[in-house]
Amino acid sequence: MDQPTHHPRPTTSPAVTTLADPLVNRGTAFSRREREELGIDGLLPPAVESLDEQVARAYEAFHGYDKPLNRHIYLRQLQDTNEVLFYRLVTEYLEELLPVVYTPTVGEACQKFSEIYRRPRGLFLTWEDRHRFRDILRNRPHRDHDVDVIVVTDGQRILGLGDQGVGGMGIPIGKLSLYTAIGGIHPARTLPILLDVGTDNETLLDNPRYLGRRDRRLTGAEYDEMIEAFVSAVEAELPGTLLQWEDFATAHAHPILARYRDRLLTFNDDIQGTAAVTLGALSTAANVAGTPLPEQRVVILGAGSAAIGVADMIRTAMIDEGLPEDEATARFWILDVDGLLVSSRSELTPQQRVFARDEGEVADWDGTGLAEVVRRVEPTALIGLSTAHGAFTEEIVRQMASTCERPVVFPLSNPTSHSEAEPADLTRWTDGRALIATGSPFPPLTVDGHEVPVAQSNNVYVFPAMGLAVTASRAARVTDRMLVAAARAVARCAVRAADGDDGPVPLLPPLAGMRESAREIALAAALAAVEDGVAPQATEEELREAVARAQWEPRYAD
Ligand SMILES: NC(=O)C1=CN([C@@H]2O[C@H](COP(=O)(O)OP(=O)(O)OC[C@H]3O[C@@H](n4cnc5c(N)ncnc54)[C@H](O)[C@@H]3O)[C@@H](O)[C@H]2O)C=CC1
Ligand SMILES: CC(=O)C(=O)O
Ligand SMILES: [Mg+2]
Repeated sequence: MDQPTHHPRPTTSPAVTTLADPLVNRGTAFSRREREELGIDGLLPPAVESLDEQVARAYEAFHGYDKPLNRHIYLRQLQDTNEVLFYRLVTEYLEELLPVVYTPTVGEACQKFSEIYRRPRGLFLTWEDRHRFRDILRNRPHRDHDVDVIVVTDGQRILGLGDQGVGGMGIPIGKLSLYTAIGGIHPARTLPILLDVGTDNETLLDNPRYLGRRDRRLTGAEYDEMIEAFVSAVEAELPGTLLQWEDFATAHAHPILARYRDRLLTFNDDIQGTAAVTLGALSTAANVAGTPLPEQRVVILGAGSAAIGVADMIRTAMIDEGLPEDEATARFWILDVDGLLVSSRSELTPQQRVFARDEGEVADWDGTGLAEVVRRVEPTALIGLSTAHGAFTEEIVRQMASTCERPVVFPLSNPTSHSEAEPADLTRWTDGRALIATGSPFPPLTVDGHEVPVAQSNNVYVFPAMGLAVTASRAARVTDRMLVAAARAVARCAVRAADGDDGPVPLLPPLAGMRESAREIALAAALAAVEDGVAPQATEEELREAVARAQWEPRYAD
């Protein structure tokens, strides 16, 4: 009779732990001495590389993949293998790699999350575990570190792609990569979290590969209980951590922000981060156009969390610049899928109702669709946060350009497949007069013989800097004034970047200089935190130093 074979449970050698921990592993950069001391000699090929040589090899390997999704998978694997190398590569080639780590490719990575899933990163929390959230937070991979920033989503409105369920995890991972690459938050001190409250996406529910809970979304009191259990666990286990809400459906985004913004250090990136960068870009555009911000007539397509957040902050800035509140409110015309927000519409949320136009204004209009609104209103700025691809049509844009010398046109929906217009078309339809910013990256334009980058008005200009600001200043809350200060700093950085250049003024600072811009933006937000009394007293010089000190650089410690 055959003897049963006995396979003892394998024990993990310290060598394997070293090489498997992406925050410790240096791969081929371990020196011979380190290899001996760590007991890993023989486990690596003999060559010893410098970080620069590793970056060169990784960059070539990245280019060995043609499809953006495969490039994304390669970068994620690199991140899960050696974080210093990953961040060095991303910071060195930020402009080129941003679209792969972030929008648009991160959208596809969320849609295919279950198919491309490799290694664990971040925490997944479900309803069944709601009484154990604190214990699960203790399971985070680097529990000897405090956490500076959490990005959390429930996956319900991922970019303009709708409900991606557990696949939404791609967004917190991508956003936190940029917190580190741009803001300089130490990677061990970031924590992506996915609240799996189910999904209403039939395709996912029918997909045998789907890795999330195969249930419909929680709603009502249960949903609120889940969020409260999560926030309480964060407060208990990780007090003082910045909690960023990301890609929640509008129905949840506003109430969650209202409930928690005065209770802990928290903000909603889609509402507040988007608003700050858009105000920054609009301020620069208003200068270029010679039409001051309070004189802008703003039409916004989309009335979700992003659009209303943007309108609120621009309105605040107009009031700051001297316009009475009612006049500032009257400078906005906001449309959703059913047309212009007008006071007779009973289903408007309180946030939308602020901007509802008087019924009488539209009485003799030919409907309240975008084309008619643009014809009647003669806007100076047209902003898209609607997810409606191609909604800024040639007819609409030409109409706008016929009444406005320098039309500001910002198709901000993500990813690229949902953009309201293509910059090249906008330039052609307006004979190069349009002042353009998009949400996702687009190739540069040629205007008057100059090659001009297309400004990417994306909250990526704001959230990494906000993380740096609160970490450096030890702020306890995120206030509106901190966000407005960030917006103004974004605009200042753009103007400074253009200094001495005789080409068209860029509406936003260059992506390649994002780490430096992040320090300026963080300083402005940190100063506002001190002024608002939500951070300990400090001088500008002290804050500047604290911000510089807080920014982690990807290199191997000696
Ligand atoms: N550039 C950036 O930094 C950011 C861009 N966004 C983008 O903004 C878009 C909207 O985000 P949320 O406001 O959170 O979404 P949401 O789902 O809350 O809002 C979408 C709004 O657009 C309206 N809408 C949908 N289809 C429309 C159509 N065909 N015509 C007119 N209106 C239409 C809806 O009625 C709703 O008011 C997304 O594509 C998102 O990626 C969001 C945050 C940041
Ligand atoms: C950029 C971003 O946060 C969004 O599209 O949702
Ligand atoms: Mg978002």
